[in-house]
Amino acid sequence: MAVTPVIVAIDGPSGTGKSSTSKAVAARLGLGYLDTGAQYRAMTWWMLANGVDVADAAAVAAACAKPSIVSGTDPLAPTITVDGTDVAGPIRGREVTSAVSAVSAVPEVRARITELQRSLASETAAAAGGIVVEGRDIGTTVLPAADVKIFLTASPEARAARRSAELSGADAAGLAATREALLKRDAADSGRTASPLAKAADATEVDTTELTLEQVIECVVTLVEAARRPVR
Ligand SMILES: Nc1ncnc2c1ncn2[C@@H]1O[C@H](COP(=O)(O)OP(=O)(O)O)[C@@H](O)[C@H]1O
Ligand SMILES: Nc1ccn([C@@H]2O[C@H](COP(=O)(O)OP(=O)(O)O)[C@@H](O)[C@H]2O)c(=O)n1
Repeated sequence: MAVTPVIVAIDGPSGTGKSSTSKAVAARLGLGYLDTGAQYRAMTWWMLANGVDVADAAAVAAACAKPSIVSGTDPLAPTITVDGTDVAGPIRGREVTSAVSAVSAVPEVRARITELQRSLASETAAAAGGIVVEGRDIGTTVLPAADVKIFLTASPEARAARRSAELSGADAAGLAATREALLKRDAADSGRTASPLAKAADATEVDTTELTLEQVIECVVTLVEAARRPVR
């Protein structure tokens, strides 16, 4: 018996567990996976690498059609390239992290990346039986007809502790500085006009502060399995 492709949207602020949960759920259920934050980071990396002033929205808008951003949707080995260059490492650096909210607030950037996301989501969902897409505006704007919508939250303290445990070397920062940077990015992402970070009215909110990653994964897998409808 075949099942219809299932589209899963997972949104929320930084450090709530979107990437870890989405990859694990997709791997467990044999679905594709798309990290939309990585696409905004890749766009930002290209702007910085090409000397575009990220504070100049008109310059960012004028340039944003140029880079070719390609995402691999295997949850066990997700990839991201810009004009054929693997940027998976550099897009996680501090420079990109502090510039990404400005670039992603530009409507032309969002229009271009949203189009990429919609076509990749429908191709992958058809080929893999479904896809888990994570970001900030997936349930509200990119895929408003998603079968399952989850909005992850966690206290700023828990999120900062998780993030700062990941950072090392030149990117290492104290807990207080990490918390501050994270709250600043949340405020920018939630306060922008174009498709802000927001919970869709029909999303299920899961507060992960006191949950283990495994508990969050279980919760989402249960919701996805309940939404999958057999085709007769
Ligand atoms: N429920 C959880 N409890 C403890 N640590 C978690 C939990 N969920 C995620 N993490 C850890 O927190 C860090 C950030 O998670 P990530 O999935 O990258 O969040 P996001 O994609 O929302 O920014 C990772 O190191 C991850 O292993
Ligand atoms: N759907 C999305 C996903 C990310 N973003 C932007 O991209 C940035 C990086 O997203 P991310 O998911 O990699 O961030 P982390 O949660 O990993 O810190 C966010 O802070 C937003 O500015 C967005 O605007 N819309």
